[in-house]
Amino acid sequence: MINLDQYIRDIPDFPKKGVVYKDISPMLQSPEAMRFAVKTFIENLKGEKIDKVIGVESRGFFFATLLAEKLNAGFIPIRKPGKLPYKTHTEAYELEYGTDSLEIHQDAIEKGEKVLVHDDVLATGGTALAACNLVEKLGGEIIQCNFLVEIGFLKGRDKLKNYQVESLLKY
Ligand SMILES: O=P(O)(O)OC[C@H]1O[C@H](OP(=O)(O)OP(=O)(O)O)[C@H](O)[C@@H]1O
Ligand SMILES: Nc1ncnc2[nH]cnc12
Repeated sequence: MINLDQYIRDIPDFPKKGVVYKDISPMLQSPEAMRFAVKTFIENLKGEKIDKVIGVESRGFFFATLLAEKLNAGFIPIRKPGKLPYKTHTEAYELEYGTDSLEIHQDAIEKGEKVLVHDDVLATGGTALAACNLVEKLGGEIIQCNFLVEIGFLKGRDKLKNYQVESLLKY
């Protein structure tokens, strides 16, 4: 049993004043912490079959690829605009500190495939909801959304009320 809280570093006023940024870099530097996080994510899926794991750019990529390998699933990046080379679908979203949009390759998911949506942090939930909308546009079935860190007071869970949400650490 590892206390993952010790691997999350608070950075006040980043990237702008008033935001306390949850930095997962210490976790990424610890193989033990990463292994424990992956094991816990897998346990939380309770044996559900997963065909595709979504990682949301950029910090969602790290654990999404580890999870995809463990689940014998494909990894699908959801990226910021203009980064994916093939035909895409786009979805706009709001962030705790700005607005942006996200894209997915049009052939990334087949109708009926079972999908796990992963990101490092759940804050307002705008990013994750946009990712879920993209998955559903392609006909994917979202089995769970999982996060390393959930910032409770920003109420991201409310935005994701139609989905099963799991986070390893809640602040
Ligand atoms: O729940 P929300 O309010 O939508 O915020 C959560 C998102 O914000 C961060 O990404 P960011 O856009 O900072 O990009 P990065 O991963 O490339 O650093 C984080 O990695 C999540 O994707
Ligand atoms: N406070 C925060 N820390 C890290 N990532 C974030 N994404 C949105 N809000 C964040």
